[in-house]
Amino acid sequence: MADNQYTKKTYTLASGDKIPAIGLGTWQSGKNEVSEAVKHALSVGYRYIDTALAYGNEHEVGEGIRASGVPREQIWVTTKLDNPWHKRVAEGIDTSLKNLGTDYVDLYLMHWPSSTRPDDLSKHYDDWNFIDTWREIQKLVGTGKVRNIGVSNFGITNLEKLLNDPSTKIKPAVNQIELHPNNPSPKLVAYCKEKGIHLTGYSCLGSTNSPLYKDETLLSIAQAKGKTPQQVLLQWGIRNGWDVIPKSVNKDRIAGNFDIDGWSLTDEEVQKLSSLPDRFKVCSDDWLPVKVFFGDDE
Ligand SMILES: NC(=O)c1ccc[n+]([C@@H]2O[C@H](COP(=O)([O-])OP(=O)(O)OC[C@H]3O[C@@H](n4cnc5c(N)ncnc54)[C@H](OP(=O)(O)O)[C@@H]3O)[C@@H](O)[C@H]2O)c1
Ligand SMILES: O=C(O)[C@@H](O)[C@H](O)[C@H](O)[C@@H](O)CO
Repeated sequence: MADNQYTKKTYTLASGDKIPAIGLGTWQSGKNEVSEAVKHALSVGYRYIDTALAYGNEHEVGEGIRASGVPREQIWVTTKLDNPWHKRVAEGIDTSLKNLGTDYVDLYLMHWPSSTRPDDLSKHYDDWNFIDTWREIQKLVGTGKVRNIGVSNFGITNLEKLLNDPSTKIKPAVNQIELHPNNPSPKLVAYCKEKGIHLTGYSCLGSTNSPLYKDETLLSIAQAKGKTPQQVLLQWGIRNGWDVIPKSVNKDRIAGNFDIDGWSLTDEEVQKLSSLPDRFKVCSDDWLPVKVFFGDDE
């Protein structure tokens, strides 16, 4: 891989580590296709892969990383603690590291603020919650297994609870949340910025069968820029200050999505996309045993 293919666009976390502005998402990437996708992404310049124990594909993600020939230390790897593992944090990280075939991850996230009982996924523990889980996650710092720790799917209410608890000694470096122009979450974005918590935007293209691709405002901006709607959506996130993790298992789309250098959106274009009237959310909390987003949370 020629060095000049590698985007130098990064965001600096509280630890001083630099997270790349774009990574490859892997939710719903099948075991039979994700290794090739990861290998291809790394060959066209990506240096960041997002996965999770819950995706069931960490092993194949690890295979793709090794097959690429790109040295492990040049790649940012994020993975996540699954909800039914909240009481087993030490085991959770060890399982992910073994799956991935690596001895550390760059970022370890609590996937959802839901301490789900493994014996009954419809129930939440009554003697454990995400504050307890975070207390355990904090213990991983210094073990060499995690470079940074963070959360995902935290709204303002739960972040306030976490940050105000006396057991919280380490602020989450990142909150990974759903962010696209139909779910721009301005309050939560402003809150995280104020607290120095970096954001990762997931479902940044609007996920599977994205309704955004029919949006006239997006289509007209894409046409004016000579870019695809997907490239514009990713640039919108990056211009707003968060990293983006588009998922694809298609080689052309993986390469096309990576086109973030050498062009930008104007303030007016960013603003137009931030003000679309339509709203939709891909990942609600309906399927969890506990509500995680509240009235004025996002
Ligand atoms: N923390 C969380 O709870 C959470 C929740 C959701 C997602 N995530 C992470 O965020 C990543 C991204 O979110 P997501 O997977 O929901 O959705 P996404 O990245 O917004 O969209 C993925 C969908 O868009 C298609 N696609 C990708 N590039 C395209 C292009 N250039 N043109 C047309 N279609 C394109 C993909 O299909 P093909 O593969 O066929 O190209 C796939 O169907 C996930 O993979 C996961 O890593 C995290
Ligand atoms: O990170 C993910 O992709 C998951 O958290 C999914 O969003 C979640 O598991 C969905 O299946 C439920 O909306």
